[in-house]
Amino acid sequence: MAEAMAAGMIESGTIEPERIIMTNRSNEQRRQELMENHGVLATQSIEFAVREADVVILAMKPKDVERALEGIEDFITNEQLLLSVLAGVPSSFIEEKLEGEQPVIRVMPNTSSMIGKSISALAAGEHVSDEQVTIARALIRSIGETVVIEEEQMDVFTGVAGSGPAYIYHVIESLEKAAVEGGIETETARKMAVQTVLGAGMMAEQSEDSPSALRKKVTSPNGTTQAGLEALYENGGGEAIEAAVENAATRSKEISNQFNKKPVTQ
Ligand SMILES: NC(=O)C1=CN([C@@H]2O[C@H](COP(=O)(O)OP(=O)(O)OC[C@H]3O[C@@H](n4cnc5c(N)ncnc54)[C@H](OP(=O)(O)O)[C@@H]3O)[C@@H](O)[C@H]2O)C=CC1
Ligand SMILES: O=C(O)[C@@H]1CCC=N1
Repeated sequence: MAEAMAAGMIESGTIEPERIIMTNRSNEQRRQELMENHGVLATQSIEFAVREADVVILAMKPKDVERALEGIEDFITNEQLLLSVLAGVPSSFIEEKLEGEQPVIRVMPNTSSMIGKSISALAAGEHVSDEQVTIARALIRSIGETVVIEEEQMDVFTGVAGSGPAYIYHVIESLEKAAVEGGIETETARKMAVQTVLGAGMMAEQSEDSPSALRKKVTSPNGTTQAGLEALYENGGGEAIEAAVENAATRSKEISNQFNKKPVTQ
C-alpha cells in the first residue's frame, strides 16, 4: 500500500521522489526495488526516516503497529503529522501509545492509488488542526479523490472502498473466465472483461443517469441482459456484494476491538 501511495504521489507531480523516505524492518530487496522503481530514498533506519519527515505515514499491518510505535516514540514530535492507513486501528490507540498531543489522521486509501484513482477517506484524531486536515487532504488528493468522514464511519468505508477493488477484480476474473469458457482466446477475454468494467465505471461517473437507470437502459425486456441478471440475482447478485462489505466492515470493527483489549495477533 505504501508503494502504491508513493507511486501515485510521484506520478501526479505532488512530491519529488527524493523527498520521500521509505523504510521497513528487514526486507532489503524491497527497499532496493523501491529506490530503483520510484527514485525514492529507502533506508533501514526508521529513526532517520521519521526524524527527517514533516509527515509520517504508517503503513504496516495492524499486528505490527504497537511495536512500530514503540520504535518511534522517542523521536517523533507533536510538530509532525502522522497519517495512518492501517485498517481498523483507532487513532486513539496511536495517540495513547505516543502520549503527548500527537496529531493523527486516519486515512483509508485503496491500491488504485498507484495510478491516482483511489478514493480515500480521512478521519482526524483528537489533536489535529483544520490546517493539518487541509495539508493531509492535499497530499492524499494526489492519489485520487478524498472525503472527510467521522472515524466511526471508517469500518464501512473500508468495507466498500478499501477492500472494494478486490470485489471488482473478482468480477473481472469471472467475466474473463466465462469468456474463455465460451471459446474466446485469453488475451481477448481479459480485454473484454476489463473494458466492460472500465466503460461501465466511467459511464456511472460521467452520465447524468443513476447506476440503476443505466442498468435499466442495458436491459431490454425479455432480452439477454434480463436473462443474465435473473441468474445473477438467483446466485446472490447485489446481496453478495452487500454481504462482502458487511463482513469486511465487521472485520475492521473486530480489529478495532482488539486494539481496545490487546494483544493483537492478526
Ligand atoms: N493492501 C491494501 O489494499 C490496503 C491496505 N491498507 C492497510 O495498509 C497496511 C499495509 O498493508 P499492505 O501494504 O497490504 O501490507 P504489506 O505486508 O505488503 O506491507 C507492510 C509493510 O510494513 C513493513 N513493516 C512492518 N513493521 C514495520 C515497522 N515496525 N517499521 C517499518 N516498517 C514495517 C513491512 O516490511 P518488513 O516486514 O520488512 O518490516 C512491509 O513492507 C495495512 O495496515 C492495511 O490495513 C489500507 C488500505 C488498502
Ligand atoms: O485487507 C485488508 O485488511 C486491507 C485493508 C483494506 C484493503 N486491504
